[in-house]
Amino acid sequence: MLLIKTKDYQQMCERAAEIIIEKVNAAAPLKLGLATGGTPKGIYRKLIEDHRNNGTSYQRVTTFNLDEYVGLPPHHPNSYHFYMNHYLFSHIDIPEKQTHIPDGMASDLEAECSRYERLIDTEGGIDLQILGIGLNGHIGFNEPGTSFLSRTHVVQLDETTRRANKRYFSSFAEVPTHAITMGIATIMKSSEIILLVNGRKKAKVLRRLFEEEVNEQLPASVLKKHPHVTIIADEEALSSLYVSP
Ligand SMILES: N[C@@H]1[C@@H](O)[C@H](O)[C@@H](COP(=O)(O)O)O[C@@H]1O
Repeated sequence: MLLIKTKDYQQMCERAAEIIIEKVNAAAPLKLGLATGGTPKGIYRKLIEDHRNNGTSYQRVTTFNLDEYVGLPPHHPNSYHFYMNHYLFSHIDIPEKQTHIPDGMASDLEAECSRYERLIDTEGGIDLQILGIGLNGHIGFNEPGTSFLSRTHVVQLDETTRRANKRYFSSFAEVPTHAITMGIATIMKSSEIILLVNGRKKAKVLRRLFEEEVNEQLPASVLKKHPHVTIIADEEALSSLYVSP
């Protein structure tokens, strides 16, 4: 794992956006895995800024989101469909048919999971996956204890995750109890992965990631087995670690 240390959140977003933009502008079409949550918002702002100022085009980019809540329709302001349109897709020139997010409203959720997993494979897999990390070490919505062999599946969300995400809802009861998420094996199939970690509240989990052996109780620890992972972390997130000068 390569570690890029940044001064703050802004710099973390700039570095990540630079890497993404370089791949978007490369000769080959790009299949990009995207994340939601608070962490990537600043990156999406940078991508939009660059699209407006430098004309970077997303016509040959296909995106796959990591996850979606079960039971929230796409127009619901807390759905990840809404989030992606609001924070990125509606501001860039990506064709809608090239943006993919699991359908949390599907009547047959198991069939939806298989369809999504197949779609990623049919499209030839993800070239670059962007990841955030949950306070309990989850990636996507793969909570502690999830098998490293898991593919896209329905999960019951941990209470800690529902509490962490409550800030986006008017009450805890409104936070969905289930979600569809790419599995850990799905994420690990990506050719390259960038993990973003910022803020003091993530310091503890980042320290665990560096110190613990690979284990299913810390889902993000699986990334140590991937050949091409870059962690971009800011000073606050790195504050519990000894960082050599
Ligand atoms: N499903 C998402 C994850 O994909 C995200 O990486 C994580 C961290 O969220 P945040 O960036 O808001 O800290 O939790 C959410 O529950």
